[in-house]
Amino acid sequence: MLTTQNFIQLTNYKLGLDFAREQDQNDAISHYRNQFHIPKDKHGNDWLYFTGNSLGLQPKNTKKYIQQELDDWADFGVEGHFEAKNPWMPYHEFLTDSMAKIVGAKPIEVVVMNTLTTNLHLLMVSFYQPTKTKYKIVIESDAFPSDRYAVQTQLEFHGFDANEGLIEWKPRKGEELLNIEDLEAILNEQGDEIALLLIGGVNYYTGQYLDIKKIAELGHTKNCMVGIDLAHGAGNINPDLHNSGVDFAAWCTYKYLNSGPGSLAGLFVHEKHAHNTKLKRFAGWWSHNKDTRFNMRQPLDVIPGAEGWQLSNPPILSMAAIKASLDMFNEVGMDALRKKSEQLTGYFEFLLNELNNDQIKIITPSNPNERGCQLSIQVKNADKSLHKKLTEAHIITDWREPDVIRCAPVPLYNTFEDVYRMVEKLKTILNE
Ligand SMILES: Cc1ncc(COP(=O)(O)O)c(C=O)c1O
Ligand SMILES: Nc1ccccc1C(=O)C[C@H](N)C(=O)O
Repeated sequence: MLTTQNFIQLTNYKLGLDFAREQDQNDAISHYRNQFHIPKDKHGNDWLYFTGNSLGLQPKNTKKYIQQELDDWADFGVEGHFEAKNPWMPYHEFLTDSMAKIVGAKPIEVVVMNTLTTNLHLLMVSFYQPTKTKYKIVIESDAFPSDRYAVQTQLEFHGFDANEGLIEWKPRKGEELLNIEDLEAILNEQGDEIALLLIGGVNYYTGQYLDIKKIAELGHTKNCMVGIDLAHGAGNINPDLHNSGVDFAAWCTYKYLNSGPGSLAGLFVHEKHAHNTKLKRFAGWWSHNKDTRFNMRQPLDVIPGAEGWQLSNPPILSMAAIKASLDMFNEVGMDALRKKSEQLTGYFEFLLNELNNDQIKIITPSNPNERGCQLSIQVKNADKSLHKKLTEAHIITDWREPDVIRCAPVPLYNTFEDVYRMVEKLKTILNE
């Protein structure tokens, strides 16, 4: 396998454009790129799109999947709930097996519903049950703002001070990455006061993929609940959620899962909680037993497992886009994606290191087991113009304050040539 170390050993090998093209030719899953709409410049050249970590590209099939539901709505009206080619009543069930496979869960543990931050709140209704003495929440110091606001408002909702109740797991002084021993130290010191850990499995800013199994073990040792935000993990890494033992997780589908802007999110509740009907929750009619849902006037009879966290009948058009994407993931499989991803990002890392330019520094871990496809490139003196120049050249990356360009070569549609061209352009800009 082509890891960074192997690249370095291949000193006699020309690692330029010819090499990149050869890698693309030998890439067993290269044909998937043709199944996506790649944005183009006015000369018809493909953009170099590296922001699948923000909004994944559109599969060409998505339109067909959505059109099917529009046609069935036109043809059947309300009867589409039963008569549509993919009946709407159980539509979410068509997504469950594929989604469960992507995150390494059992089908009873997964459902697609709502949006990410909404799901985090609903999960905290159940899994953040503070007492007067055990109420604090641990997040990463550089958690995505939405997660921070979610836990702060949960604390306040339960009558606690949001600052006092929030514990930040921080990188050590002068470092960017998190160290699991520091989480252990927090738990050793304050574990008796901590009710919940809510951690980004892959950090949005640094791209660091944390050991979520270890986080679950540490949290559970102190009787804390453990939840994971997998926004940057789902479809990117293999989180093996069931075996990790975390209590719950949530993720969006518009990044690596290519399901369209603002599309519905995933939710995971570990099997160990599947039949605990005593868990507090906010319910709606979609939480209720499917066999008696339409009998109306029934007391709530919650569906076991993740489906019991649903509230509403879901938006089918959004689910159709998710189905289009998951059918592709099901076909290609996460193992093939990860294999290419490690090679692609390894090549990217190698080329960036070759630039030997002290204005830039990769802050993402070098170990492929501690990252997904994204590399976060810190730019000295926070010069945003570098990012602007890349964008003007149709090299789409994103800038995250204060000084990082995030760049995610996505194995489903990015090529080794994309990566080569990106680094060549970066070199030119840095030398200007
Ligand atoms: C880690 C993380 N959490 C939360 C969000 C917010 O998600 P949403 O707007 O779908 O609730 C995002 C991305 O937007 C994210 O990357
Ligand atoms: N949904 C969006 C809508 C508009 C702009 C950005 C987003 C993102 O998803 C940002 C992403 N979560 C991030 O990691 O920065």
